[in-house]
Amino acid sequence: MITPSQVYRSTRSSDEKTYSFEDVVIQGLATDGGLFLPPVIPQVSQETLFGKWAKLSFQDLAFEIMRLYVSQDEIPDADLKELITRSYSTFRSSKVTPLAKNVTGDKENLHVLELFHGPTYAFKDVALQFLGNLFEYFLQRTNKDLPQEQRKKITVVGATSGDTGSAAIHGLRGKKDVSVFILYPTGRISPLQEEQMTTVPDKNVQTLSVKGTFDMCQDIVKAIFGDKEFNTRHNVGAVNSINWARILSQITYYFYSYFQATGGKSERVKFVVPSGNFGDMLAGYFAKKMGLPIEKLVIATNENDILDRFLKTGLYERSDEVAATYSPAMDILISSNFERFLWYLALENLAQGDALKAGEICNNWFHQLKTTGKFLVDKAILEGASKDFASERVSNSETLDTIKNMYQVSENPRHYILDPHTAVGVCATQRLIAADNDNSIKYISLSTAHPAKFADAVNKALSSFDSYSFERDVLPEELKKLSVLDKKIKLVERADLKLVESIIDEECSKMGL
Ligand SMILES: Cc1ncc(COP(=O)(O)O)c(C=O)c1O
Ligand SMILES: N[C@@H](CCOP(=O)(O)O)C(=O)O
Repeated sequence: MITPSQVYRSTRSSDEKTYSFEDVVIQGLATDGGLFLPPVIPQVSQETLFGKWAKLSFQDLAFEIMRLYVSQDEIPDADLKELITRSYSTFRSSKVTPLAKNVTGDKENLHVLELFHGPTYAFKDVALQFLGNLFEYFLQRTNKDLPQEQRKKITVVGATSGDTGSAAIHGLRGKKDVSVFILYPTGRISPLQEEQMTTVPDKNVQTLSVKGTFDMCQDIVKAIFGDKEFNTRHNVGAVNSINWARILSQITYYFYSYFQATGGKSERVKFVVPSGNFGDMLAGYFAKKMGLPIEKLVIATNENDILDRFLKTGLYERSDEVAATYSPAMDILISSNFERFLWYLALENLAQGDALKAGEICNNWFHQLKTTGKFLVDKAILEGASKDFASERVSNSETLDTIKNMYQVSENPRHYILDPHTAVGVCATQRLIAADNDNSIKYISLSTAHPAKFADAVNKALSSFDSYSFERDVLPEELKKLSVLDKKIKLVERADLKLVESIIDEECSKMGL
């Protein structure tokens, strides 16, 4: 039997059409430009949460959560369990996403959720290890018994501001019938991030260094999905968080860390999430709506603050220019996943639960964004957003000060070193702790990347300490080896759709795909 949370629709659609989980994973983005979502969010009772789920391992919890969104007819239990086990067997921690508890001692209740123990040292691995295996699973099933020339192939095209790219490449390298093209803005990712992506020798992987910004890369990727002819010819697949499976996989760690922080009890918990494209934060929203008693979800932005401005004014407005910050993976002007959240807000606050109407409202907003660069939502929408969310904006200097301060004051462990994105979140968390002044609240601040990936910012913050050495204290052995490997980079002189498409055509034929 298929439940209502196991069928999907587009955020911009006002017709009845629905999609299966496999459709949305393989298709990535809807043809109307909208994002896929389950119009109904499944509910989990408090008895199930605290009687059963609180005791589960990360993998078992992932299974329970995913099962609610993927019908048994599409992926049987045994296969789903195997996919999950294999995806998380590549992590360096047996807990997958361990929680560093009370890092500043027992008074602040500040817990840091370490999401960087996967193959590429970034939170994206949690979703992209799984998504890589999922693509392979669906393709193997489709291609079973088909001769070579009839096999279905996927051309994955993704945009990265640094981390999605390497996590996607490591999730998909060497996979049969899949080619991978990753666009990144030239000079705007860290040297180590570039090495992680470009030193992968597998034939099915190609990185494209594009003269432009991350938003330009993201726009090209979305335009490729909208190019019917190219898309049909290549079966374009998405690895960015526009792909619903990305969000789905990230829901698990909200539940898991909540239970770790509270000892499996229902307590007051606030999550703080360094945000750019809003994929990570959206997974927290699903956890909350499913019934996890989260008191508040707090968006932490850097100086590229479209989300913070929206939460304070109701105006969703693209800035003219992207600021280059110490947290470059969050240097994003338009947070693509915010559209999914806005759809639920429209459903609840303006459309009286009518999914078709919510699609129409959402479509109008995003049409306005495209034509005028902004849209303003009704008061009801802003009030709806503020029930679940708050936001904080963190400056560049505050980011470095937070890395420095945490190095000095941390107790568990001593000299805890934050990456700059995590520091944006921790700075926001410390503001909340001071403002709330209430030790019955527990704070879980998401750590989205390992500090080794951002040597410049970390060294700027810490090099004045005699006790500190980047090579010794931060850089893992396996990442030290990357700098001597050959790099495979294709430069793209202009952020231009047709130019990128022609390069993909050419490279695909070289790959024999
Ligand atoms: C290290 C790091 N932190 C935070 C973010 C922001 O996450 P999201 O785009 O899901 O909001 C990103 C990029 O997505 C990232 O790479
Ligand atoms: N910060 C991201 C940007 C892409 O975001 P995604 O979550 O939509 O893939 C990155 O590091 O690439």
